[in-house]
Amino acid sequence: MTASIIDGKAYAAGLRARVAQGVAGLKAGKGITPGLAVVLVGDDPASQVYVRSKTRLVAEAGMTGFDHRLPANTPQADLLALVARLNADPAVHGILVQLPLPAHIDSAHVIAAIDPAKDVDGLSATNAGRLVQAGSGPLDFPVACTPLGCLMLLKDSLGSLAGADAVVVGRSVLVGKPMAQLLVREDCTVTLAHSRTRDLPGLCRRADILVAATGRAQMVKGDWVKPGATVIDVGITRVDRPDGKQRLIGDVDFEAASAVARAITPVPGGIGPMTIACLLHNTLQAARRAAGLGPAAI
Ligand SMILES: NC(=O)C1=CN([C@@H]2O[C@H](COP(=O)(O)OP(=O)(O)OC[C@H]3O[C@@H](n4cnc5c(N)ncnc54)[C@H](OP(=O)(O)O)[C@@H]3O)[C@@H](O)[C@H]2O)C=CC1
Ligand SMILES: Nc1nc(=O)c2c([nH]1)NC[C@@H]1CN(c3ccc(C(=O)N[C@@H](CCC(=O)O)C(=O)O)cc3)C=[N+]21
Repeated sequence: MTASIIDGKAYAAGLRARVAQGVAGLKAGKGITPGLAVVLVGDDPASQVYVRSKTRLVAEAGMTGFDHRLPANTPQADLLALVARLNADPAVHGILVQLPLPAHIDSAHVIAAIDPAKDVDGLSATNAGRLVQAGSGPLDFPVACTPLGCLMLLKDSLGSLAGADAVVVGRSVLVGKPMAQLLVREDCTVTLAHSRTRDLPGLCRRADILVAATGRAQMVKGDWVKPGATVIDVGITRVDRPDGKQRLIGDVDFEAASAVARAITPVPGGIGPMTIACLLHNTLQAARRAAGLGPAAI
């Protein structure tokens, strides 16, 4: 059996086009242009590439981007002061502080300073708590972009997820935990695995839905995958190629897993583009809420 490849790049392009329509509607109807501020502290080259492509896609969606690049040695107080200015700026509807932050900065403190209404990463305690408490109704607050993108692709690929055994490997605040919450809400039976999990291969082998989000390149082997499972690969590891360029590798051994799985996301071209499209989606919805409007149907 050969798995079908879940084309996150194509799905993300469609989602961005729908968001762009929503942006145009908001401009025409209310004269409001959604604004997204991206804050990057330090000069990590991978993050710079990510922020650059984000900046281009923000403009393509018809939004205004506000890029703030601060040196790696920026004092925490300066970063907090910037967040406070962005919170108060009515042209800014979404704020994303790129993680990880340099070691001298307390990330939790910075995230807690972001106005929950502008927290388009869904990372604040308020929005993370809303997700934990959410019932089956619409999610009318920002949900973490990567898990939201994973969920959209899963529903597109599988339809209903109800009753499925789901295993999420990785328990970060950014990916694993909100992913598990979203899958519980879809009536999956969820196991949240991590580095202390016993018999991870055996656990993964029971999963109808397997989400890998560890950052350990090709950790998930072909024989960890249940035949017929749907595999979502969130991990991104950059490795140097002999020609000096870099290539991206996921958390899953793609070749081996795709011989067993029903469907699988590739790296690149899977979850990465969905994350950015969901960030734009969250920014549009935040701008609509700020204007007292209901969510756009996307
Ligand atoms: N495609 C996209 O859009 C995005 C991709 N990413 C990528 O996803 C990956 C994960 O990101 P993030 O969640 O932020 O990472 P973190 O480093 O914050 O978390 C990694 C998690 O994986 C677990 N883990 C690490 N090694 C193992 C192991 N050997 N077995 C089982 N579990 C393990 C850790 O367990 P423990 O808690 O016990 O330490 C931890 O919970 C990275 O590669 C990142 O680059 C991230 C965000 C968006
Ligand atoms: N506060 C915060 N929120 C995040 O959402 C966040 C973050 N910090 N820190 C870093 C991770 C990583 N991340 C990616 C998003 C898109 C791609 C992406 O577009 N990837 C493309 C390839 C891009 C390339 O070639 O470099 C793909 O997988 O096809 C990758 C990685 C968001 N993150």
